[in-house]
Amino acid sequence: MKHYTSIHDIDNINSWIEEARQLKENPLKHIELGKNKTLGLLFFNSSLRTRLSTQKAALNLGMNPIVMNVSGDAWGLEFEDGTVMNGSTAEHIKEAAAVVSQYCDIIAVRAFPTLTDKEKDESEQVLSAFQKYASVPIVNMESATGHPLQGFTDALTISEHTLAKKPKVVLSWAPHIKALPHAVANSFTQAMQKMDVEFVIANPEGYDLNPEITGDTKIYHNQEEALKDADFVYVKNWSSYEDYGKVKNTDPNWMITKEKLGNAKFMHCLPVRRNVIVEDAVLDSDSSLVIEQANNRTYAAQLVLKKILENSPS
Ligand SMILES: NCCC[C@H](NC(=O)CCC(=O)O)C(=O)O
Ligand SMILES: NC(=O)OP(=O)(O)O
Repeated sequence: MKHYTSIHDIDNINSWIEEARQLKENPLKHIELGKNKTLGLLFFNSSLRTRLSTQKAALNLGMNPIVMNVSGDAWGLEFEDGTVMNGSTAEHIKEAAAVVSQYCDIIAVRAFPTLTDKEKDESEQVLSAFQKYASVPIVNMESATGHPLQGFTDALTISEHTLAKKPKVVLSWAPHIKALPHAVANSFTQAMQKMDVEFVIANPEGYDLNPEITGDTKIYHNQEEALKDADFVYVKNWSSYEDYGKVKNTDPNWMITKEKLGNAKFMHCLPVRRNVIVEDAVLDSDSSLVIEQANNRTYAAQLVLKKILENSPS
């Protein structure tokens, strides 16, 4: 594998899950693989899990991680071609990506969407520019439209908690005060579409995700109906896609409660706002898988880095 930018880079999700489970059993088995290799982590946005678990994954493979908060610490980056750079940006992505490629064997990038410019977000301006101008493999640590390290983690976590039958997995929208990206919901949807699960989505009207991503997946506008007989309830807020980036609904009746969850397991990528997205009683119960999900981020990232290292010239 050259880059990991989308769930579509996973050729066989079941074999990936199996390999990640093996890494989890013996995380230091491949400690020689990344010796003398450098992973650069570039953050345009905040992070706790991705920042630490991806470094941990690199360390487990014997790699040296180096991290930079690009927004704030680096020079303002220009992404448009042919611009007269007499404004706020001091360095073009052409130079920046070429320079960082000399220091790193793999570059991982986090760059959230604008949520105001749909076209720019859908073109994945930042991630695509790194792919275009860097000379080393690129890993997506949450871009404008996808969070494939999270999506694969979630598939791994569901597999670990799946008993014999084909589980029913519900992705439910929940309210939030801010306009949030679609990335987590998109990658979770794409991961579930590759798994042997019954997968449905619940969201209020006006909140359907990009139809090119949801495809044939059934979408309910009635949460109670969608949650019936669920085994896993994956909860996430996202802003409107149709009315791009807008918060049109903050109805607290969409918050997940213990009563709504029933016997299902609760999942969320974190960070989560307690008693807005989900009530305390759920997060503080044995039904919550959120801490296990966060743990699995290390092994998901480790598998991705391992596959890239195995495919790279030494
Ligand atoms: N990486 C996981 C989620 C990141 C981001 N959440 C947030 O921005 C939450 C911020 C807040 O609750 O203020 C998102 O939804 O894509
Ligand atoms: N789930 C996740 O990506 O968390 P961070 O935003 O803290 O990295």
